Amino acid sequence: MTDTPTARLRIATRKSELAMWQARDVQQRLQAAHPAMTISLVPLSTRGDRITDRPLAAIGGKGLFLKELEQALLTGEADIAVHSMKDVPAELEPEFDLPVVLAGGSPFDAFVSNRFDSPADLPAGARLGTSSLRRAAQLKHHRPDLDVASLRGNVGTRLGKLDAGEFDAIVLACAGLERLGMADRIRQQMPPEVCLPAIGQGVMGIEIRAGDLVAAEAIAALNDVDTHVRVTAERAVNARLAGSCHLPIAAFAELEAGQLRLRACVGAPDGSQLVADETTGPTDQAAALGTALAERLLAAGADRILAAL
Ligand SMILES: NCc1[nH]cc(CCC(=O)O)c1CC(=O)O
Repeated sequence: MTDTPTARLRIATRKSELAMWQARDVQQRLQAAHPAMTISLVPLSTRGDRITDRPLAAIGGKGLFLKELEQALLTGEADIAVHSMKDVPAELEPEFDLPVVLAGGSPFDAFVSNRFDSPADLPAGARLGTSSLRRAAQLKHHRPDLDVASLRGNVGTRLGKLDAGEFDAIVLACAGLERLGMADRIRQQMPPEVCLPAIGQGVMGIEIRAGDLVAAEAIAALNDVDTHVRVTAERAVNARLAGSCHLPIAAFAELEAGQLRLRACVGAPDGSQLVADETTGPTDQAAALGTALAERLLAAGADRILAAL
């Protein structure tokens, strides 16, 4: 590994336990690549962290978990920002660039319960906690009888509410539970046919100031090319549909025998409608495949589902 002339690098991160784990992971990987560099964390709280009593979709606005971190990049308080790609809107402001995504954790959603093994195992009328419109739309579509209720807060808070008996089951990202050492809470890693993952789920990304070549060079070695291709395809779906991360939109890309397989769906949060489709094509067409799949979803009724929200 080569070293860069940068003497120090400051990493902006959210303060949640999961965000701190992710930022420390990036810090360690960068430190291994640049042993002489002084690398520190700048923990910040975002609007999305401060408002925990309302569903994310009701708070509205893009980049709820990003803005304060981006502000720190602009003021020079930090040099890079580490994000969950799931929380990054499809379009960044022109002041920023996101050149690096890391090889991901699990992209799948976790069914978590103290009494039941899977969604199929839940009795009629069971209370399922999730604040994600995407998860609600898909689970309600398969199981209209479920009582899907809002659940906010960080991973620990959500598990606490399950354990206190507020829900029969909850849905979380497998990646978050695995990173926090709580993989034993996963009762089922839900297959994409049951709950198609969020765009960028399980993937960490690194944002910098546009044109900051020093930061770009310092982080370049952490980029994973296959993950970049997959995330590019998934994010192109979002960009064509709406560009927001708090809508009932799912997209999941996989590399199969050198080809890119991309699945996506849009659903009404009450489960009454679900439009799903998939496509396969060459990896160098990732963005075009995503855009084309989104066009097909729109033509099949996703436009009306999204307009009705
Ligand atoms: N919405 C919060 C959020 N953002 C990223 C993750 C999980 C980690 C990841 O997707 O990389 C989570 C928690 C969850 O959905 O359970």
